[in-house]
Amino acid sequence: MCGIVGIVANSSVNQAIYDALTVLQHRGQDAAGMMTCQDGRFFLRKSNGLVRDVFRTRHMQRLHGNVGIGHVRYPTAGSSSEAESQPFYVNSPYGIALAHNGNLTNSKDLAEELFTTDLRHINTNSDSEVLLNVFAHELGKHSLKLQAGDIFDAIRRVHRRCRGGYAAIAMISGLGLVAFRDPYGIRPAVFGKRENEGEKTEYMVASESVALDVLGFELERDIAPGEAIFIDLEGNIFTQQCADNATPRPCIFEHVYLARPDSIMDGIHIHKSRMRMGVKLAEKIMRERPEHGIDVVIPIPDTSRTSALELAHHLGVTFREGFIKNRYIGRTFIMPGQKERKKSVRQKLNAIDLEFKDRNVLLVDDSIVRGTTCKQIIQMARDAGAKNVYFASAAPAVRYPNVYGIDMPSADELIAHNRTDVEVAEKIGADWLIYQDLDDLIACGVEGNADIKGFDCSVFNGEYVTGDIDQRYLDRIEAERNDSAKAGSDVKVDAVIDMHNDVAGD
Ligand SMILES: O=P(O)(O)OC[C@H]1O[C@H](OP(=O)(O)OP(=O)(O)O)[C@H](O)[C@@H]1O
Ligand SMILES: NC(=O)CC[C@H](N)C(=O)O
Ligand SMILES: [Mg+2]
Repeated sequence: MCGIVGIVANSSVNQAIYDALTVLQHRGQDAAGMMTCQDGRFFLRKSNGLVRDVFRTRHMQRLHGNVGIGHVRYPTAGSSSEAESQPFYVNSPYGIALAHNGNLTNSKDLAEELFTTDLRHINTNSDSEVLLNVFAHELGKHSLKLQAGDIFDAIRRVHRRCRGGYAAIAMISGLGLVAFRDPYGIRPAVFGKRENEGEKTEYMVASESVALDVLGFELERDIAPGEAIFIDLEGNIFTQQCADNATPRPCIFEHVYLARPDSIMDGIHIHKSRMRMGVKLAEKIMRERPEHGIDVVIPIPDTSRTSALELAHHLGVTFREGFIKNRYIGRTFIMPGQKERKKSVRQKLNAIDLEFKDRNVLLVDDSIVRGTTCKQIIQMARDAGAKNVYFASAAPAVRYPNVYGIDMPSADELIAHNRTDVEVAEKIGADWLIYQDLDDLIACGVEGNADIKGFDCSVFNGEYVTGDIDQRYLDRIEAERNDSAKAGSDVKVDAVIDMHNDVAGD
């Protein structure tokens, strides 16, 4: 779950892309990048770090052009080195840059095919570099004067070759922006426009609608699963369904944790979906423990707040903020290593003792993944004097790896893998633990848009919507990407083989 953005405007886009990336920062904290285009020339800045650290004034001044794309990265393939930050670039055909959110599940095979059959070179372990090269190769099959139809034909063939989750925005030198979403629409993408009197319409594509809001663009709609859109430099927009069997199955974990609550995804208000999760969970508590004896409901900031408030309301129990979050520390779950994640929970959250003292507290989180957060938080609640500490998760138990763009490659690292709810409660030190039911979680999404008949719920049920995931694949990514493997291989490489910028890159 990275964040992607692309803009075709009437004036310089560098500041707008910067602003959009800061709004999408919650989707990736590891690296950020931007590429703009002017008079057929590309300008690039990308590096490890948060948006505010990556782009300094001197970089912004060099990012010329009225069209550009941007990326915030949370790595799911390769390493977290600068060399694999995005956008990626290829010089042929035309000059193409690409920003990708998701994860290709057949990138190894594709990389080999690209080398042996398509005669293209991949220089990193990033699946996004693979996706860009597949697109470039397919685009290269067309005539010199590229038309929208040629681009859509190329995307059609990209869909036939690529497997997994991908929402991507490509910038083609001298032509415009192309954005597309995989046939299941696992990863999100929306587009919108900004009308200016007497000027041509400006367009923006982004992972989440909140980025459009903040920049004054009006949300047009989601890019449909399998669909591609092409915006030329004159501000004309072309759209086409490019998948043979598009079936909407967006990732439900976006609703649970990844997305901002003020985003609308596939027509579903994330805020409302999370509110419904709180209501459903309250109903389950009433069914299973009518005499629950809970004195106070306390959310674990930030993401669980929306559902915790509704849960408390429907339970008729006081809601209180008992943990204060240090606003200068980012999201814990998307940090690359377990050591960092563990350390930052304590740095990030601090308890207000008097909200816990001698009370039966129900702590609410949106999800329990590795258990890093809840284990420490429960201990903090006890240290603050709580009588009993109950724990509720607005999502069902996370028991299976994710292969579509969330870095959860290792089943063994998931606290609920091969454990019953009672065993998890014991492991995290809770007096009682309650999880949302999967059917209820799905209902929370469907209620927002009845046209979405199903979601990718693989982390909860082990069913992978693309149908190509077997145990061999899971074993391989587990071996490559579990925490200790990453710690061993994730040497920060700062030698970037990339496009040449006029002035030194940093
Ligand atoms: O079981 P774990 O492995 O700890 O993962 C789950 C926790 O991580 C996330 O919080 P995070 O701190 O990333 O972000 P937030 O502030 O948006 O809640 C999520 O909201 C849970 O609190
Ligand atoms: N989380 C993502 O979307 C990651 C995109 C891509 N797979 C990468 O690792 O850079
Ligand atoms: Mg959290």
